[in-house]
Amino acid sequence: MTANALTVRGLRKSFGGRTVLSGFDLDVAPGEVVAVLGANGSGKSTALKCVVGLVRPDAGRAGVFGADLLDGSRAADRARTRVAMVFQQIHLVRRRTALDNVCAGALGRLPLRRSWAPAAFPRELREEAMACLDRVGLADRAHERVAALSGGQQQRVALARALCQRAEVLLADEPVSALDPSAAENVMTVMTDLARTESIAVAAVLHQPELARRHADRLVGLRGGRIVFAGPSADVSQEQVSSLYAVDEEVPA
Ligand SMILES: Nc1ncnc2c1ncn2[C@@H]1O[C@H](COP(=O)(O)OP(=O)(O)OP(=O)(O)O)[C@@H](O)[C@H]1O
Repeated sequence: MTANALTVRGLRKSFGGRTVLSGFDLDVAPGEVVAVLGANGSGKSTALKCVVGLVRPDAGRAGVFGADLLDGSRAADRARTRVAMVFQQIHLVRRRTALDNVCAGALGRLPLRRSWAPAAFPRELREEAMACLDRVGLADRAHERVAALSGGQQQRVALARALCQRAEVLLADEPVSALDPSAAENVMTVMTDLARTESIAVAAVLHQPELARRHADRLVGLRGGRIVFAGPSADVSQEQVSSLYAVDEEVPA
């Protein structure tokens, strides 16, 4: 049996006394793609943010190949460099080139943190970053500013940056929500291909159940901060997926 790359157990989180996550568990194996589905406000983003320490959970654990991500130790800081995050709002430096942005993915693993001056990036790193851009089909756009690229291309740059980080786990929070259907399909294809070929464990929050079903190995459904189903994509029924988005009927007084 393959060891899980990402293990999450019992994450809980409340904001101002309101529980938004009550016992979130997740296992993702190397090369596996898991889609997290759920209506607005069901706790999906909070779950991913807790895993990387962007939000401090009230309880629960998360680890990469057994290395704790959340215990506040230096080892946890190091372990977090093994996790990359891709967001809907693309977190790239728009005035820098695609290549510089991809190089920046490696900052956490360079012996000395280098400044943002592009000339400071070592030649080997620039070559590696170029290879990463090539992997997402953007080698020919390497020297263009990110601002000049389309949304789908920018998301592929973000994926190349995660590759250059040599991330073993990729958390993607609505990576294709801002894209048109064809660009969304393309980014999902690139992301799942990277997962398989580079053995990266991917957990992606998605708002498009059909896209999730087509690309993900497993689906996890969240409703009101609780997991209501988790299983292989082919085993999750349409009714289960629809139940995530059903509005609770209120009986008029
Ligand atoms: N920093 C915060 N302070 C207070 N409440 C928060 C905070 N972050 C999230 N919440 C609340 O927690 C709940 C879950 O939010 P979360 O963003 O995790 O949901 P989501 O499933 O990702 O939603 P969406 O699909 O709309 O992005 C929401 O009700 C949200 O308002």
